[in-house]
Amino acid sequence: MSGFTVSSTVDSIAIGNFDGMHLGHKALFEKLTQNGGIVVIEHFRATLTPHIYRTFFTDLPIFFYDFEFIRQMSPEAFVKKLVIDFPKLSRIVVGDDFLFGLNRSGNTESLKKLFCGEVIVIKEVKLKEQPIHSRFIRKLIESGELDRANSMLGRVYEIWGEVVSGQGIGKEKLVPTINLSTGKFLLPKPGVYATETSIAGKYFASVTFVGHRVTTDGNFSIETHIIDKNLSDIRGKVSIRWNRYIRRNRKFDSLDDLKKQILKDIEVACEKR
Ligand SMILES: Cc1cc2nc3c(=O)[nH]c(=O)nc-3n(C[C@H](O)[C@H](O)[C@H](O)COP(=O)(O)O)c2cc1C
Ligand SMILES: Nc1ncnc2c1ncn2[C@@H]1O[C@H](COP(=O)(O)OP(=O)(O)OP(=O)(O)O)[C@@H](O)[C@H]1O
Repeated sequence: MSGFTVSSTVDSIAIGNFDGMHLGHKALFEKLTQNGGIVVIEHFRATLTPHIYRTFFTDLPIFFYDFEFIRQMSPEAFVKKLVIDFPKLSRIVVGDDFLFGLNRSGNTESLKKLFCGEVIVIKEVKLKEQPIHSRFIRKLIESGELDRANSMLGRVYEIWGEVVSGQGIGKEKLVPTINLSTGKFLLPKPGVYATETSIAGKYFASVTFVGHRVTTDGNFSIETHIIDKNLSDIRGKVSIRWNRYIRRNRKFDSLDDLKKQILKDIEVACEKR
């Protein structure tokens, strides 16, 4: 971003990386004015809400700053930039662990000294004594603890992907599945999950497998079966909401055995919703 005005209307901003747009982040957004905006310091490592997906979880405008550029600025230069980019800026909202500028040398105290307007510092938001942070939510997802991750997110964890072609075995011998390629999104640990799948904006109850298809070709796949619906020729973008872990990935002796298990998974998914 250059030194030109980025927004001539925004008068309050929340600053951070905001991967996940979780309950801690939302506490900051609640302190913004009607003309508020979110400044994302983007380091391109976000995996819960990579890049533009953050916009799906807020109505506020989001402004992206490249971390590589910002990290070279002194705290003074960074605050100066904010004031140039947002000439109406009168309020900045951050969490109490917020650090910024060269070598992370700026903190909430220096921000208060350098910025002429109001600085609101939010106390760390917790859930049952557990601090809420993107890094902890990632760990929970990676270990299949979707219940806790979803509670910290304040929503069900959702990822988006492009439909890709599979082996063609599912439809013929097991159950039909949509195979997905999901790019940067963090995947839950391998196994089977009770999920909801969105196709063209409509959510369907589903059961999703993630992992290596050890029973068939051994390849890694993300496959979702829409329960009680016969949908054909699904293309383009599809999203999955991960409600609950059902079981681990297993190698079955035959496709018949795998099919029996998948039918049980569907029952469990319906019960666990
Ligand atoms: C609910 C569900 C559970 C699954 N569980 C396993 C499993 O435990 N082990 C495994 O190797 N494959 C599992 N799979 C993946 C199947 O092996 C895969 O759907 C099958 O190989 C067909 O692949 P295709 O869609 O590419 O044709 C599961 C698939 C679904 C939909
Ligand atoms: N639990 C929380 N309570 C209050 N403020 C928070 C909380 N988590 C993050 N913030 C604030 O939100 C902004 C964005 O922070 P950041 O993107 O680093 O989130 P994070 O969840 O702490 O991520 P990570 O775990 O990757 O450090 C910062 O101003 C930060 O201080």
